[in-house]
Amino acid sequence: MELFRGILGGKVVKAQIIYLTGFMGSGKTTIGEGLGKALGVTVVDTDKWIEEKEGKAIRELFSEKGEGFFRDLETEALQSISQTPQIITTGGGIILREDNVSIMKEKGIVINLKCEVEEIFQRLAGDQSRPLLQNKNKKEIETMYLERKKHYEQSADIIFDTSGKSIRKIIQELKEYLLKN
Ligand SMILES: Nc1ncnc2c1ncn2[C@@H]1O[C@H](COP(=O)(O)OP(=O)(O)O)[C@@H](O)[C@H]1O
Ligand SMILES: O=C(O)C1=C[C@@H](OP(=O)(O)O)[C@@H](O)[C@H](O)C1
Ligand SMILES: [Mg+2]
Repeated sequence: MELFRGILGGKVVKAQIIYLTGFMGSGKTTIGEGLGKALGVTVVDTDKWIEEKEGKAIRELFSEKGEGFFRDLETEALQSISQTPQIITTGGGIILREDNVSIMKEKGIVINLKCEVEEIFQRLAGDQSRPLLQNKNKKEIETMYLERKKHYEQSADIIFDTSGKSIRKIIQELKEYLLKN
């Protein structure tokens, strides 16, 4: 069963894997889970895959082993997760490595969940699970957001704006989009 069959960049594309990308707080994990239920397909979150493999929380992995160690595991996750059809929800930094983008493009299609930075701040207020947001002020987070923006845009097959939309509405719209494609 294909999760997507449509025309992208002038070409007919069929895909059994959908990758959700986007900045921290864009809703990848939440939307992916709901969309998987709505479509009846498996969902794998690369962060959860890594946490299970290592038996540690992302926060601990960053502080004990460093970001590079975590990034290597992200690539390993993308290479290893093979069940289809499925939705793979990624960590916000997955697009930082070109190799990761190549794997995603080769194996499936990439949907970027976009969200205005002000809304990200609201969604993640008080969050302590994301090491890269700790000890950073709004300005610094916004700088990271702007630096990454082009990576999300360049690596995406489809950009879906979630700003101002409820979780339910986003899942519904994505489901309808995928069913008609
Ligand atoms: N459309 C939305 N509206 C309001 N809150 C949202 C929305 N999408 C996600 N959230 C909330 O934002 C937080 C981060 O969502 P999450 O799925 O973990 O994002 P990501 O995996 O992209 O970092 C969660 O508390 C989630 O419930
Ligand atoms: O953007 C990033 O570099 C990260 C995003 C996180 O996932 P979410 O995007 O699901 O928060 C997690 O992978 C880690 O904390 C690093
Ligand atoms: Mg997530």
